[in-house]
Parts: sequence; C-alpha cells; structure tokens
Amino acid sequence: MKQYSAAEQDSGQSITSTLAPSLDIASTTLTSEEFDLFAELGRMRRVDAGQVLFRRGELGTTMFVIAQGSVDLDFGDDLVSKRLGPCEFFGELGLLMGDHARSADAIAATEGLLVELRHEEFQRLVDRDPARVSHFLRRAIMRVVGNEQSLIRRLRRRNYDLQAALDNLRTTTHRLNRTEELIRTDELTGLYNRRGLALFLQESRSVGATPGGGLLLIDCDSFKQINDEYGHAAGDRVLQSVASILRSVAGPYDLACRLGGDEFCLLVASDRHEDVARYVEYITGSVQSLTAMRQEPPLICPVSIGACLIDPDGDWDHWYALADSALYSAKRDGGDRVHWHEPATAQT
Ligand SMILES: Nc1nc2c(ncn2[C@@H]2O[C@H](COP(=O)(O)OP(=O)(O)OP(=O)(O)O)[C@@H](O)[C@H]2O)c(=O)[nH]1
Repeated sequence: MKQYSAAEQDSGQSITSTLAPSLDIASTTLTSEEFDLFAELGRMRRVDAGQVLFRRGELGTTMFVIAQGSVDLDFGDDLVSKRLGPCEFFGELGLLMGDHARSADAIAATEGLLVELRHEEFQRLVDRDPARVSHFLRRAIMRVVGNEQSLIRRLRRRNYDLQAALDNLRTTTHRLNRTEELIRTDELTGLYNRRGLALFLQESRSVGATPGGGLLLIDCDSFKQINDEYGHAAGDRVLQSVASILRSVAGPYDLACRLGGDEFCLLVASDRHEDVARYVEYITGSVQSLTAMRQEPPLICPVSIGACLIDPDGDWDHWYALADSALYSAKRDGGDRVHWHEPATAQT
C-alpha cells in the first residue's frame, strides 16, 4: 500500500478502510490493489465541496479516482445524476479516447481527495501491471456498455411514454370533437339542432361570411295524430323521413336544422328566388312521393312551408319572424302547402 503524505491523510479516514474488496467484473469500484496502483502513479489532488472538475461538453484527457469524499456527475436534461464515492472512478473515456467531450458535469459534493491520471501516467501503469490494467479496462468498457444500455432502455421507456401521451391526446381530441358534434346535433335526426344553428350563424359572421340568402320553415301537419294513432316510434320515423329529405337537398353551404318537435328549417345559401323555389319543389315532391307509398304506419306526413328571402345584414329573429308569418298563413289556409313571405311593396 502506498504511503500518503500528512496532507493526504489529514481528513482522518483511512483510505484502505474504504476500499472495495470486490473483483466483480461489473463493479465500477476499484479493488484496493488497483487503487494502490492508480494512486502510486497518479497525482493526488485535493478538492473543496462545490469545486467543478469538468463541465459537460468540455474536451478532457484525464480520469479520476476518488480517494476520499464524493463527486456528483450530472448528465443534464432529465437524466439521472450519480453520486460516486471512494474508489469509484470517472472521466475514463477522456483518458482512453483522448479529447473526449465530457458527458456530465463533475462537481465535488464534499471536500475530498482525488487521484488524477493523465495519458503518460496511465501508460506507466500499463507498463507496470498490464494484467491489472487490462482487467480495469474490461470493467471500464462494461460500464460504458451498461450506461449505453440503460440510456437506451430509458429512451425506449420515454418513447413509450410519449407515444402513450400522444395516444391520450388523440383520444381526448377525438372525444372533444365528438362532444362538440353532439352538442350541435339533434340526436333523433342527425341534423343540426338550435345550438348548432346559432353556432353556425355566429361562426359565419365571425369570418365575415353571409350565412344564407333564403329561409324555409317546415312544419309537419297534424303530427300529433301520428303519435296518437301509431305510437311515438312511428312519429320518430316520420321526423327522420323529413330530416332525410332536407339532408339530401342541402348543399355544402346550406344548413338543415331541426328547430324542435316537428319544426325544421333550411337555410339556403342562394338569395335567388328561383333557386330557393327549387328547394321547395324538391321537398314537396319528396313528401308527395313518400305519401304515395301509402305505408302503415306512414313514412311521412304532409308538411307546411313558410319561405322567404332574407337580408344578410338582418338577424336570425328577424328572418325567423318573416318565414314564420308565411308558415302561419300556410297553416291557416289548411296546411300541406307553401306560402312565401311577400316583402311589403313601397306605397307611392
Ligand atoms: N314522436 C315524436 N313526437 C314528438 C317529438 N317531439 C315532439 N313531439 C310531438 O309532436 C307533437 C307536435 O304537436 P303540435 O305542435 O300540436 O303539432 P301538430 O299536431 O303537427 O299540429 P299542427 O302543426 O297545428 O298541424 C306533440 O304531440 C309532441 O309531443 C319527438 O321527438 N318524437
């Protein structure tokens, strides 16, 4: 065992008493024989707590063995830091590879004593005891491989966690979209509901688009009788038939909506009377065709329609009032018909 100077020994604890006896190939701690050899040829160096030995990314050519005290290795990011104690070594890649970029910050955690080895000292070590050095090198390589493997495992785990987080995010986004869709949609018919209509108008306005040029209000005639005579399910089926007629005629810029009960509306993008009239014809024609099927319970019932052209600068309440007055007049005249709201002609 090497004799240490008074300065080296003044920290009180015997160096040999801290030496690990293990010859385990996977051990990262030097045996007492190895330590003695390294200490004999290396340079003793005192360190204070908090003293930086090297920083991550710096090029290094020396390695260290801890004789006394402890040193923290901080690998940065969210990698686990390590605290090394007596007889453990670090920085060996700098020595073995030469000018190797340090992969961690090495900072003395306590006051201590280190053995520092440069290339020339290590060369002397090889000359002195090649078998022991070869054993040390095998362990150093195993440590590097072990670190790499644990890094790969950590990266794999992190990748898996990221994938899981991404999947969660996708599911949540899908659920949110679905919820938003449900909020806007009438459950029975799949058409927009009142909330969907209000959001559509709001969104169209916010992007400066004209939400529509024509409005049809469609209301089933004597619908209550269908419920009463054939049951609620038959009534539902009739409402679905009306909805499917509206859905099939609505283009990508139109909006079909169930306002509630047996009342529907169709907001037509075109502001030309003849275009809107074609929608009306399609609806009445489809209702007539289904009525002609004479199914029991019925697939459809007669409908009344109030139609109007709308002023894009007006609001929904105003448009609705116009179409509703036309619908009211169609109902008053016996239903199963279409009435247009006629704009008041200017008095001269
Ligand atoms: N089957 C079914 N019936 C509904 C639904 N929502 C509302 N109703 C019924 O629709 C009926 C509407 O009745 P009314 O407003 O008197 O309409 P109507 O019988 O068509 O009378 P007119 O419009 O005057 O011709 C009511 O009996 C409601 O209970 C629904 O989702 N499904």
